[in-house]
Amino acid sequence: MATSGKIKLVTFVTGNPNKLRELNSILLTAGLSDRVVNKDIDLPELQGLPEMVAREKCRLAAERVGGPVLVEDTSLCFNALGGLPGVYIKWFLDALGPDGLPKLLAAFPDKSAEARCVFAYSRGPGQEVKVFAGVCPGSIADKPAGDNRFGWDPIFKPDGFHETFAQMVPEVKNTISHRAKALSLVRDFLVGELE
Ligand SMILES: O=P(O)(O)OP(=O)(O)OP(=O)(O)OC[C@H]1O[C@@H](n2cnc3c(O)ncnc32)[C@H](O)[C@@H]1O
Ligand SMILES: [Mg+2]
Repeated sequence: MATSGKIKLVTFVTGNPNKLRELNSILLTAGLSDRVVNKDIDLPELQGLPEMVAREKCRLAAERVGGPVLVEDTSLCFNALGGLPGVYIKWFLDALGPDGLPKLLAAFPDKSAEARCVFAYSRGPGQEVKVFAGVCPGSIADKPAGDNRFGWDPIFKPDGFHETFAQMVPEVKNTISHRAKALSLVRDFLVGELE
């Protein structure tokens, strides 16, 4: 376990292959993708504020991996619902599907929403946890549009675009997304952290 100096590799702990694909293509452009390896470990997720969820996931991941780890937690917040589903989006999506989520807003004129991504990094068990957050403002479409490959992408329209994330080519999503914004902070940090 590295406790001082520079580190060689970081393990990105996620069970979500779409997150991994996006991380790899975003970090590829920074020349860092070969320094991040993946481990699919099903970590228990404490629920609460997004930063706390990511911090706790990171603490557990560091214990399981025994070295430098990166994790992330993603929320989808509907402004008309005071920020819900937020960190609970995975369970809402599983229960309602992309078709059902817009129905939660049927009674509200305000369809605005925010996609939030919090990455958390630690050098190993018991080490400090650093967090890096990215937010993408947008709105919830009335019905899904685009390919159904990744979660709620078919219903989220980022501000300034007429398409949902699912209708965009990956290069566009990966430039403007919540994940891209958080990863640009992660990338700046990792440049100093990696040998
Ligand atoms: O193993 P982890 O990294 O926790 O992966 P996960 O799929 O459980 O992910 P989260 O706990 O962060 O839950 C977020 C939910 O939102 C979905 N999601 C995350 N990022 C997304 C994105 O950029 N576009 C669409 N859906 C996304 C994801 O599939 C989950 O259903
Ligand atoms: Mg999860």
